[in-house]
Amino acid sequence: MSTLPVPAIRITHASKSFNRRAKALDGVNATIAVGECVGLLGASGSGKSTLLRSICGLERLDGKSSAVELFGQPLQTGGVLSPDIRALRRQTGIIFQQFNLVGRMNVLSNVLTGLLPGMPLWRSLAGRFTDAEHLQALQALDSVGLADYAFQRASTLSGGQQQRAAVARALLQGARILLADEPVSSLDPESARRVMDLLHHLNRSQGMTLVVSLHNVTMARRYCDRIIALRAGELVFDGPPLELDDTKLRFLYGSSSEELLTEHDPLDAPPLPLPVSHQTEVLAA
Ligand SMILES: Nc1ncnc2c1ncn2[C@@H]1O[C@H](COP(=O)(O)OP(=O)(O)OP(=O)(O)O)[C@@H](O)[C@H]1O
Repeated sequence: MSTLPVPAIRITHASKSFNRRAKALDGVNATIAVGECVGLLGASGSGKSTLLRSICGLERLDGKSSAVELFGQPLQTGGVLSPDIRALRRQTGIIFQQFNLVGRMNVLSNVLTGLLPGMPLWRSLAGRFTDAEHLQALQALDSVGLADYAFQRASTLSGGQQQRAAVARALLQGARILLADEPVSSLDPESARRVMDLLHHLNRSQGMTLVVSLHNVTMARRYCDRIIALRAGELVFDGPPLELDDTKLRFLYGSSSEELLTEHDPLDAPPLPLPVSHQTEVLAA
């Protein structure tokens, strides 16, 4: 008897309403295999962030039949978070459009905060890190091309550098799934490409499962193996990028689709050499 591999993420009947308004998520089902690179598309307000937040337990789903499992373990069932939520969250790094770094702290200290959820309370309150942990954090920064910025205040970094520091924090945390919520929306095209190249490289070289919500359809087609698209909270497309044709885009984006269909590729220059050198060591550490 053959046994199916355990998926990285299984989402079952995911529904969510806020303040009794229209559903932000409406019965979404999806299974994402370990090592997949999935682009999440949909117009503004279609439910992308709510889905990503539900996958890491920052949002509780509605309804008894709703569930999210990570690597076969329940993260939330019927809107109730698992008692193991802390351990499960450590496996899931999330990066946001606005980086979420503490600007007045240096970059290394920001990256070290990735270790806090896994530390005993007394040590996390004291904010004490060992020499080995400092070394790991430096390696994580090196792996995203930021070793030279370790002792600089986070607020002095460019947007793209801050986003890469946020990725280093997720690496140090030991995340096996990376959820990225519009990670390049506020970046210039060159910085956007470096961040997407980095995420793609982590996916390909480390088997990191990646789910990334994007506003740019061209970018999603370029980097992702699979697209999941939401419309008013419903999953309306799940398939390879090539199958997402103009008719489906018009259905997804309505009146703003014409803009998307004629958008130029912001990444039309050839990819840069990867800034990544040491992920293997970081993840093995
Ligand atoms: N905390 C909240 N309280 C009330 N309504 C919310 C909350 N979070 C999301 N919503 C609503 O849920 C719907 C889906 O929002 P969500 O942020 O998930 O969409 P999105 O696809 O990520 O949008 P965008 O691309 O603009 O970020 C929207 O109507 C939004 O207003």
